[in-house]
Amino acid sequence: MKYRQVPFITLSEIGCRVWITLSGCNFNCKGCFSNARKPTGKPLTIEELVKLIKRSSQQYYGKLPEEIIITGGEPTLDKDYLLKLTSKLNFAHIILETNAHLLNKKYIKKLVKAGVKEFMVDLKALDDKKHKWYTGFSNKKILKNIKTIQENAKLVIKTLYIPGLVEENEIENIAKFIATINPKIEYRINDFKPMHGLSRNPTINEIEKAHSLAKKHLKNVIISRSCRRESKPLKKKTWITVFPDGTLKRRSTKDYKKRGDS
Ligand SMILES: C[S@@+](CC[C@H](N)C(=O)[O-])C[C@H]1O[C@@H](n2cnc3c(N)ncnc32)[C@H](O)[C@@H]1O
Ligand code: SF4
Repeated sequence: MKYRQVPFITLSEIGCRVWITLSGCNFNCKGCFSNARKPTGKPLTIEELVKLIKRSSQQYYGKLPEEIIITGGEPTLDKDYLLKLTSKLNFAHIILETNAHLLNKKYIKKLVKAGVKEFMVDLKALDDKKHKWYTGFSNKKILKNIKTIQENAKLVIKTLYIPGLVEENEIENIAKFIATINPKIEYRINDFKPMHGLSRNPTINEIEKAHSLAKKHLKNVIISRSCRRESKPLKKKTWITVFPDGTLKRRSTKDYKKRGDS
């Protein structure tokens, strides 16, 4: 495909980072907060998207981005587009945020060769029944891909604590699974923001319990907030959202809380 629909890119006030959101997704997660899971935004060629990223970054940081996070929706939906995009952006540390379902060994290796330095895989559940219920798909391919990624690049695994579905026992089981691959893999537990009438916010105690259980098996477990990479939560943070026509919107943590997503 020559184009992908891009609703916006985002720049953070901290660090020299750019998030690229590619819309459309192969999953239909019952609690997904992202509007980008459906095709939305302007169709952009790779050249147009790279130009937008370079121009916005020069404008706000005064230089090219140091870190680029490619997310969605699901960024791997068009393999060819993602591969070419990566090869044009490999002046930065490229991170791929993915559900890892559409990957395979050959393609993972190609992505690494093209410049992806880090994969952030969102493992929704280890129990395949839960996984199928939440996403509509089995996790078998994802578990296999996680092993391949670990052999080829930096890997971070994330899970949402979803009260009533993915709780402390499930998170401990995921940690045990990760430990069979490598107990040093970074594992992030994120809090679910209730969406589409599903579940509620987990309490701090629930998340901390899950954290301490996961810590029994892994060396590097972090309680974090999805979409944020800081190890300590920040009181206030501003993002600049740049739309494909060049217009922008400043958003702070407060606005995000109001919308219900992070
Ligand atoms: C929107 S997804 C896009 C990338 C990719 N499709 C994935 O699932 O990782 C980015 C992150 O948003 C998180 N997310 C989605 N819905 C959420 C919700 N209701 N509360 C908190 N995080 C959520 C996902 O768990 C994932 O880590
Ligand atoms: S895979 Fe990611 S973007 Fe797609 S529906 Fe699930 S959380 Fe949303």
